[in-house]
Formats: sequence, structure tokens, C-alpha cells
Amino acid sequence: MTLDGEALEQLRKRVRAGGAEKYHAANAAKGKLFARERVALLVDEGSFVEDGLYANALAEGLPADGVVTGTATIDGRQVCLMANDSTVKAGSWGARTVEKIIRIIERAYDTGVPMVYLVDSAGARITDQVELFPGRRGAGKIFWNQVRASGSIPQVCALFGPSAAGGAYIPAFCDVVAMVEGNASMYLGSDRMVEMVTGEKTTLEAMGGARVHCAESGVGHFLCKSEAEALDVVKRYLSYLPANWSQQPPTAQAAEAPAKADLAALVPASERQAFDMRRYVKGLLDEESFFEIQALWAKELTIGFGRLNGEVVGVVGNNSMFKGGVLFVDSADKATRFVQLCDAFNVPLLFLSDVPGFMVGSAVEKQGIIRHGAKMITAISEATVPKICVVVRKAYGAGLYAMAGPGFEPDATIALPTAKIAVMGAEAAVNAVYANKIAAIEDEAERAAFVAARREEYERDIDVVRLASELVVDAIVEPHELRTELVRRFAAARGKQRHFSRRRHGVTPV
Ligand SMILES: CCC(=O)SCCNC(=O)CCNC(=O)[C@H](O)C(C)(C)COP(=O)(O)OP(=O)(O)OC[C@H]1O[C@@H](n2cnc3c(N)ncnc32)[C@H](O)[C@@H]1OP(=O)(O)O
Repeated sequence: MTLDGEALEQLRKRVRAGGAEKYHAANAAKGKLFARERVALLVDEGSFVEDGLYANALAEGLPADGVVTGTATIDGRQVCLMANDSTVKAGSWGARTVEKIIRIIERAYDTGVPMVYLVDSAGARITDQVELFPGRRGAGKIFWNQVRASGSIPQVCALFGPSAAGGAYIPAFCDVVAMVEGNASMYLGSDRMVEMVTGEKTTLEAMGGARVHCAESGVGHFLCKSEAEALDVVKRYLSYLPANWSQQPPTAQAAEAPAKADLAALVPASERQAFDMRRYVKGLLDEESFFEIQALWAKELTIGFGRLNGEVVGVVGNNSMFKGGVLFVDSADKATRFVQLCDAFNVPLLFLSDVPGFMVGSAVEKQGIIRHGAKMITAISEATVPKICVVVRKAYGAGLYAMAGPGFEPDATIALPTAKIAVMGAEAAVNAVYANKIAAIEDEAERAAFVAARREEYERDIDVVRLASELVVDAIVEPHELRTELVRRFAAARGKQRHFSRRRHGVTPV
């Protein structure tokens, strides 16, 4: 078959138009953009170079086999990308779809550039399963490639529609997932399948909608109101990360801290009074630079990227506004993954501690709080990027270890003048040691005086100057001095050569 210029142009036009008009109309009615419009909104104008446009061009109704793949630049930096076209068999994966996705991930890995996934897919194309599912270059190879690329190149997903069954693993293997509320969903079995298998009546939204995953399961990281917002999240995420693990994160112009930030005023003296760690972080970092991740999930722990004097840092802070800042199963997992992410991409870590410890009780023991806490402490131990632990108000029990306390090779442990570091809070400690004696005192006033005296002794024992004199903390710093202290200490830590252990890898408590 010969192809003249006009015929080629006709073919291109037909393929670029995607599936039948009725599918475009159905998507538009849901407020969804066409896959190619998403790509155009994301990348620098004119930078997209497409591969495999003619995949399955000889078949009827399968333009590009339902996926757009290629390279482009975002803010001048090279990326590889894929975008499911849900107007073609609901974005399901045929054999060519799978091959195109595998090839573009391999390209991203080989060239050391980020991989962006714009997902809107029904998962495997059930009618073509033999060609796409079980073989050496079948759908499993997509995941194998994602796992190999994890921590080598940034992988980020924006989810605009369903990601069903096998399709749900593409987001799951990414560093972060932005989900558009109302349209995005992730689930292993559709609502129809769930009812068939378990009898449960549910909906895609109730079972695997954006809010469920961003606020309850933790599989989603950013709940977005619109597709444009999800694409902005992709851009912003990439702006904090290097192209790959062997490079340093991009530096921005050095900037001032927010002019009116009074860190001292943000932290109440009484431990019983909560304060919002997110405000503290925003007051400490460069203006407008804090990019919070998983803001709706496990809120007792605040994580995100930001900049200190233009340099990227990853922040892990306890937020006493939620569950008193106590570490739970989910918050331990949240920290673990973020610490691994920062460590993979050379992002220094700043820990802001105000932690009463890990949660106790039968509910969390049954959930395996011990192994989740051990997992968090493993991640902190293994991280070899610069780490600084600031005790903003308190670090009690294993919470100190989980927040990169002195035993975990931080580049520094810094205490604010009001900081307390102890095996537990004074009230709990006095009760633990003197419970029998307290119970034996009949007179109420005498009992109160005894408890107060023991408390005072305990507080004296953990006084911050005492801790500094014992070299537990490296510095006591006033809140208004903290930012400058951190900028200098991170700069000094940058050149250090580090290697954690002689081995292939550890056996992580999971
Ligand atoms: C690795 C293992 C796997 O991934 S197994 C994959 C299992 N996947 C599923 O069970 C998802 C099945 N599909 C769905 O639930 C829906 O299509 C979802 C994704 C919710 C989209 O719904 P909606 O936008 O209303 O589209 P629709 O159902 O009308 O479908 C449009 C056309 O696409 C087709 N389609 C859909 N999914 C698949 C699929 N997985 N394999 C093959 N074809 C699929 C539908 O048959 C429909 O085609 P047509 O318009 O009737 O010609």
C-alpha cells in the first residue's frame, strides 16, 4: 500500500481524533478532557514527540490503541509520558497499548528522566487477554518496569477516570497520585464484580473514589477539584525533584521566610494545647514553597516538600491538632514512604518533633502498630541524605527515634529552649514509677503534693540545658534563629559521604 501526503494526513487526523464521537460526548458531560488535551495542557508548547501513533491503525475503532505515549518537556525539563484515551474501549489495554506503555517506561528509565502517567483506563482489554495479559511483554511487564524505575526516576500519576483492576497498580507504583474528585477511581474489582463475589452493594465512588483514597486508604496523595489542578500538581511535584537518583534536586532563587512569621508565638507552652504544624512549617520555609503531600490522610503527621533559602527539603512534622500528634499505623506508613522518597532523590530531611510517642492500646496492637513503627524507624535509619531533627516542643518515647533522634545519625539534633526529650511525659512517668506509693497516700492534699514534687524532679531531669550538657542535643536555638541555623547546617551537611550498611538489602518489617 502506498501512502501519499494527503492520505497520511487523513490517517493522522483520524487517529488523533481518538474514539467515536459518542464517547467524547460522554466524557465531556462528565467534565473530562480528551487525552491529547491533557497532554497539551501539561507539557511545554510544541515539545511533545509522539511514539506509536499508528499502533493498531489497521484495526477498526482502536486509534493509537487507546494510549498516547512520547517525550516532552515540562518547564524546560525532559519527561516521558503516557495518557490513556478513554474514548477507545474505555482506555483498556490491548497488546499494542501494553507494548507502548512498556516502551515509554523503559525509555524514561534508560534516559534517566521522570515518567508521567495520565491515567483513565478500564485495565486489561478482556476480549484480547491472550495477546496482552500473560506473556513476557504482557501487562505484568508494565509493573515490573515501574518497580525497577521506582527510586531511580520520579514517577507521578494524575488520575482522571477509572483505573480498574490491573490498571489500579499503575498509580499504586507511582511516587504520588493526584485524583480528580468525582471522576477518578481506583479499585481491583468493579461494583458489579464486588456484588457478584461478596454480595456487597457499593459504587465505584464509595469504594474507590478520589476522596476515599486520599482521605482513608492513603493510596491517593492529592485530592483535586479539576483536571487542570491535577496537572498542576504533576508540574509542582516534578519541580522539587531531580531528573533521576544520581542528580541533585533543582535549586531555586534564595528566598526570605514569610515576613510576619513569629514561630515562638505559634507554639503554646502547655503541652495540652494543640498547634498547627503546617503553619509552623510555612513560617519556617521560603515563602509559598511548602507543598504538602497527603494532606487529608493520617493528619497527625504533616509531610511535604519545601525550600530553605532556595534549596529543597523534605519536611516531616507532628501535628498536635490531630490525635494530639500521636503516631498511628497510617502515620508511620506515611512517614516511611516519604522518607524513602526523599532519600531516593537526594532530598535532605527536616524533622520537626512534637510527638508524644506511638499510640498504645488493643486496637492499634491488633493493627500491628509495632511493625508499622519499626518500618518507620527502619526508613529513618536507612536514609543517608542529610537529616536534621528539631525538637520543637517534645519528643517522647520511641517517637524520638521515629523523628530521627540522636541515635539515628542525624547531622544535628536541635532543641528549642522549651523542648522536652524524655522516655515519656511527666504525668505518665510519675504514674508508672510511683503508682503504688500514690495509692497508699490517703490524704488528698498530701497525695497532690507528692505527685507535684515527683513531677518537678522529673522535669528537672529532662531540662534542655541538662540534655545539651550531656551532648544529647547539639544546639539550643531560639525560634527566630532556627531558619538561619538550618540553612547553615544543611549547607554544611551536603558534602558528607554516606553509606548505611554492608549488605544487599535489609529485611524490612512490613
Ligand atoms: C490485569 C487484569 C485486568 O486489568 S482485568 C480488567 C478488568 N477491567 C474491568 O473489569 C473494567 C470493566 N469496565 C468497566 O467497569 C467500565 O467500562 C468502566 C471502566 C467503569 C468505564 O465505564 P464507561 O465509561 O461507562 O464505559 P463503558 O463501560 O460503556 O465501556 C465503553 C466501551 O469500552 C468497552 N470496555 C470497557 N472496559 C473494557 C475492558 N476491560 N475490556 C474490553 N472492553 C472494555 C465496553 O465494552 C464498551 O464498548 P462498546 O461501547 O459497547 O463497544
